[in-house]
Amino acid sequence: MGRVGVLLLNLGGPEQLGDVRPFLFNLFSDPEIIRLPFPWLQRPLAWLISTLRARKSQENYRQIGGGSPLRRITEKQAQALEQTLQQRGQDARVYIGMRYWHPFTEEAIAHIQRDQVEKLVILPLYPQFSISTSGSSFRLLEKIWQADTSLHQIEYTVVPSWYQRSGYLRAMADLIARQLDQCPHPQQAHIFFSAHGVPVSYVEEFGDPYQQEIEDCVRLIMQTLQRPNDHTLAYQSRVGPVEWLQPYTEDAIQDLGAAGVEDIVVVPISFVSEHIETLQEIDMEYREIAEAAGIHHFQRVPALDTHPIFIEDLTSLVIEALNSPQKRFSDVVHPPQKTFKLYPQERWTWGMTTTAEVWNGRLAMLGFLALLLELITGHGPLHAVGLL
Ligand SMILES: C=CC1=C(C)c2cc3[nH]c(cc4nc(cc5[nH]c(cc1n2)c(C)c5CCC(=O)O)C(CCC(=O)O)=C4C)c(C)c3C=C
Ligand SMILES: [Fe+2]
Ligand SMILES: [Fe+2]
Repeated sequence: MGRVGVLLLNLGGPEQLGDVRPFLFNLFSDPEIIRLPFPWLQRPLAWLISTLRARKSQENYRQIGGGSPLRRITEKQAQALEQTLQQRGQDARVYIGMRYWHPFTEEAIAHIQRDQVEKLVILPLYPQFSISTSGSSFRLLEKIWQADTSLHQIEYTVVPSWYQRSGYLRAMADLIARQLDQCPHPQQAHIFFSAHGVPVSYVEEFGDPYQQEIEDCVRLIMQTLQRPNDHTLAYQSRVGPVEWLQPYTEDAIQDLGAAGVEDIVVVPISFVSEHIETLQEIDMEYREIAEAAGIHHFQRVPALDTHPIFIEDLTSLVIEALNSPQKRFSDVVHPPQKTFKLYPQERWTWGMTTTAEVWNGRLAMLGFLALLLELITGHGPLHAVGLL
């Protein structure tokens, strides 16, 4: 086997407060995050939203020490994976490609080229697939591949999602069991799975398999855990005025409090590292909501980070991927209930007639003007829902 590389894909996060605005600009410039009928609107709108959201977002990052721990943790995961691969006899270099902040995916690819990698496993650090996370990174990679034909020499394979692997499930069950055992009444604590949300339209219109994979993941974790506790699944981190997957975490916590539940153990399941949404949103915002709702005992399961069972499982995953048939970006097909391919976007069904697209355009223009007006006056629906 020639030189082997593993490319870990992740979202990236601002390392200091000054990074927050440009990080948000990169994020909102991504058409997989904000879907607009006119590509030319994307960057002006991204500029506007990132400028207006920066202060609120900075305040959240300030509360967790002034920046995201994501890069540091992902580097530790990469190091641990490289070491375990070595111990298992697989010589490989592990690279990190972030979607919206350093080290960017483009930098990782340049590094991979310099190292003359011949075989590459592309592994997103998201257990479940969403068009807004792994899908966005795959799309970017495909563009990079199209623009540089020298990359075609690399034999790459893509891992779309991996939440059903037994090592991942065992590591999650281990972390949950440890938290349950610290509760005053371990059997009565309510296990509260909090997944990152996405807009409902991603699932219903664009066939994102994310919700299905999350539900399946929760079922498999509970099966692995083998505890009698009640559990709930809800969705957190909603941004903007459109409808996201429900129930929303804040509502579900309040409902549990109203139903008399006193102990909850919150399990973040969309992500394998600590980040702003575990450290700030769950540990601070949701804890406060829970206390106000009468939930006296609130515990949070830590993220996997470099949990040894998890790293062992990632190692096995890489070795299996190297010995399996190649999976290309264009092979990333999605759920059987949808007959179209999710990726690449050119093949997605947008479900729009020409007339609908014309109206979409008009509405987008109106929306953009309304946004400008809101920016000038400081009043409007986006302020009301907390986006600006
Ligand atoms: C506006 C739409 C967004 C969608 C859809 C979305 C999906 C999504 N995101 C993650 C994981 C992370 N998101 C992070 C930051 C972040 N995400 C959004 C918006 C959407 N995410 C914003 C605006 C931000 C910036 C922070 C903020 O202002 O709230 C991060 C980085 C965290 C860090 O520590 O820096 C992660 C990780 C998932 C898993 C997901 C869909 C499944
Ligand atoms: Fe988020
Ligand atoms: Fe996000």
